[in-house]
Amino acid sequence: MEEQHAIEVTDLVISYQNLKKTSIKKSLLHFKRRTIDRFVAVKGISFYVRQGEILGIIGKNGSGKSTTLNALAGIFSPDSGTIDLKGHSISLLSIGVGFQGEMTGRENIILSGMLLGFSEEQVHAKEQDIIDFAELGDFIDKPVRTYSSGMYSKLAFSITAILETDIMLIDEVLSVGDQKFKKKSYNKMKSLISNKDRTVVIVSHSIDTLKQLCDTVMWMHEGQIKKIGEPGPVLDEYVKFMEKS
Ligand SMILES: Nc1ncnc2c1ncn2[C@@H]1O[C@H](COP(=O)(O)OP(=O)(O)OP(=O)(O)O)[C@@H](O)[C@H]1O
Repeated sequence: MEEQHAIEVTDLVISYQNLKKTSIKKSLLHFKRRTIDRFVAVKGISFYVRQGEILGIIGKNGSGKSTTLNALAGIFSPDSGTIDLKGHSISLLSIGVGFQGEMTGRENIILSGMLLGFSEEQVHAKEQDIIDFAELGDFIDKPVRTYSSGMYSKLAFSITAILETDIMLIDEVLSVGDQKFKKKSYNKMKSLISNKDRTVVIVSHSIDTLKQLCDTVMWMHEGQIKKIGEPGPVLDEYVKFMEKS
């Protein structure tokens, strides 16, 4: 039987635009105030994720992991290349993305759910489960700008975990929250992952998390894929590389 791919990424290039400030004298001389400088963060990568596979992405700071994940989530559009999600629903669990600061946790649940493609009724049906899982007490009716980063990620995790899209993207959030929530979210993660239809991409710096959860690990280095394959060998090589550098 032909293996089903949930995600296919081909020749993906993503760059950021930086505005370079120049001195007034220089700008007068050159008749322009600012020049645009592009920084290429992801340099033509190709990979696929099979249906039900858990792919971990590791790499040193600035190697392009979050940029890749944001592109998969549709937050950044590629300069070139393609991302094919084969019609699957997708959600990104990441700290600092997506919530409206002035709105309450409860209102953000509805908004985020609808942004994920669920109807208002579908989100309402799961609202209480999300609130129960998030354990925020009275804070659920307070504006999220008043939340600590741990509370913020608890809410983000609960929304994504309970609403269950086909593909879950997780950016480094398993390492936040207090010890109790960390354990609970790790276990929830494991049970979500055990559903063989769900495809997961996790960005993490934790060798242990990736070893325990993933089927495949992709090591990114300076915007490219240095190695992709079974977690053990890829992570061992990454650790050796990091110890040397
Ligand atoms: N908004 C931005 N504007 C300009 N450059 C950016 C922006 N965001 C990221 N970059 C640059 O793009 C590169 C890749 O960043 P990215 O956040 O994808 O790396 P990462 O591998 O997730 O790093 P980390 O492990 O530190 O989270 C870095 O060099 C970073 O400085």
